[in-house]
Amino acid sequence: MALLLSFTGDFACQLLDCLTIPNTILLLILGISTYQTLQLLRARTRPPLPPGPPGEFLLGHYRIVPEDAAFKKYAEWAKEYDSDILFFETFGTKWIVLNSLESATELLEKRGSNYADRPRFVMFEEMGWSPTLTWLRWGPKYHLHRKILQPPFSKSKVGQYQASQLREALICCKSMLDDPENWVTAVRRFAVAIVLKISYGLDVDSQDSQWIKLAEESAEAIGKSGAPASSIMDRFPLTRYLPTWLPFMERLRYARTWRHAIEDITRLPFEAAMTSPPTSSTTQSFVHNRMAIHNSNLEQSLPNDFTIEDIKGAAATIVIAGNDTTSATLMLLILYLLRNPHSQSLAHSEVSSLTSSLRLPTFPDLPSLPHTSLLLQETYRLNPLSPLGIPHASLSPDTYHGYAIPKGTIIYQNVWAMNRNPAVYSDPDHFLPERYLPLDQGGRGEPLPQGNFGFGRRVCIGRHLAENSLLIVLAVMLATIEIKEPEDGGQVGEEWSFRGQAIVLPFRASFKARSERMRELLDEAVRRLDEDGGSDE
Ligand code: HEM
Repeated sequence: MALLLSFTGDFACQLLDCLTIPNTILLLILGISTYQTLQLLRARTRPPLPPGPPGEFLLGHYRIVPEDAAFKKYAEWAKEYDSDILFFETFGTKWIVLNSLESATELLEKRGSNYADRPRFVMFEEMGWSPTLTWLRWGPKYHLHRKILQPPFSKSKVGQYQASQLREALICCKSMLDDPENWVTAVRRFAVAIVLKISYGLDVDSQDSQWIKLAEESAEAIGKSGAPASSIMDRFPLTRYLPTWLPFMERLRYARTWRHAIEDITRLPFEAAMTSPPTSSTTQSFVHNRMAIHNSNLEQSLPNDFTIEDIKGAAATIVIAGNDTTSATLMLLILYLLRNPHSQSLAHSEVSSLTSSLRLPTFPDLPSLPHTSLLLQETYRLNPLSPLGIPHASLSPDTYHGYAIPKGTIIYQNVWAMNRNPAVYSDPDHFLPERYLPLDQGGRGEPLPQGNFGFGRRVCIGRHLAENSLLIVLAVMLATIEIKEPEDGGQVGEEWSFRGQAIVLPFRASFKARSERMRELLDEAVRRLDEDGGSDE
């Protein structure tokens, strides 16, 4: 055995010695061209693939699809090829892009069981993720994570987090008025505090909290890592072993540079939760709950399918998937309020007439605030945070409108194009929250946007939680703060990032209390929170 091992070891070493860069490239070219010839032969016997721009020899579409704002290019191609489904291929990895709500609904919802898989996210593996529902392939592990993570965030259960959401909304608005220069930190704190409490029972006690910094770093790591599953490593996994200094390995360099951010947010809050003294709210947190089950199984010598690594990964998922998405949407909302004073004043009148400007809005008020809710819907429509969704993958071959969709094809959903379809939305590039109102109420009767939270079996588990967080903070903000262009007459200076997520970068704005009375109400409400000692009960 030892002899055999040493022989195979020697052989492997000799093989590696032969793998100089020119030899490796030659081998790669040979492999790819053999693969392409086989594909051509097979293509003759099956329905045609969906249309799309021609690929390049060997590289396929690798250099054809832009890394920045690919969703815009895909929308252009959909028009050019007159098809709502487009096909691409690079190094044997196939992907289609669905550019219409009809195709996404048909494939991902109606035939959802065939499209519930995810591709392998090789770049994210390089970033050091623990088992994470968002990236898990279809299979027993996925089912276990979804079964454990979905119920606490169902529509009927998210009410349990309202006290914490209202509390953070009040703190956020007060911080924006106290320290308008640092309004972005107030927004980040709001989003982080909610999910950190749910996941680990931990509090964010100040704007300088280490948890905000940690969340910012992980958001930075993910937000600019490019569309998921689109790097050269995802298309051609062997390239992850190439040296990082090669010019085209920029995404591998990025993954390694940011690995610490993903590892830290998975490890540090977990350790803090395990070492901090238990209180009524920590014992109800996700990790405390799961650890209690885990330890009780251990004591009774029962098996633990959900390992500690799984608990860490799932807890980090709640924080990572739930904080940046919420804060990025809130930043967008603020930008649109600032740019659309008419919509802001309409929604403000609605809130202040409901509360008679005598109190601050609370959760039971939300159903009576249609304009507030439409502001959020219009923000979703104009800027889906994941313009191409998080890709699904097909489990078996399928056909759609006569086109073949091979097994294992990666499916992107161009939600950006769906939400700006001029056949559905008039003036699709304009912010018009009233467009959704019925005609007899002065609206245009247009449908609410769909797809911002994904489709089918993989739809976002946190959508109800996110919606509640955003609506309550928006209602309190409308009641207490007037958002305007910077007072010094300078530019808002808004910049966007379309690398992966579509997000607006921090911009300048002025935040002024609506009135002395509203300011007092807000200060008083936050003071009472402090007196109650942060209890959620
Ligand atoms: C405005 C806020 C949010 C947006 C826009 C958003 C968007 C999305 C999208 C587009 C997906 C992919 C769905 C698919 O593949 O079809 C997703 C998945 C997911 N989201 Fe969210 N999300 C938000 C908030 C949250 C929150 C607050 C949580 C945490 C509780 C969360 C947890 C997840 C998880 C765990 C998945 C993976 C589901 C799976 O793969 O089965 N999200 N989200």
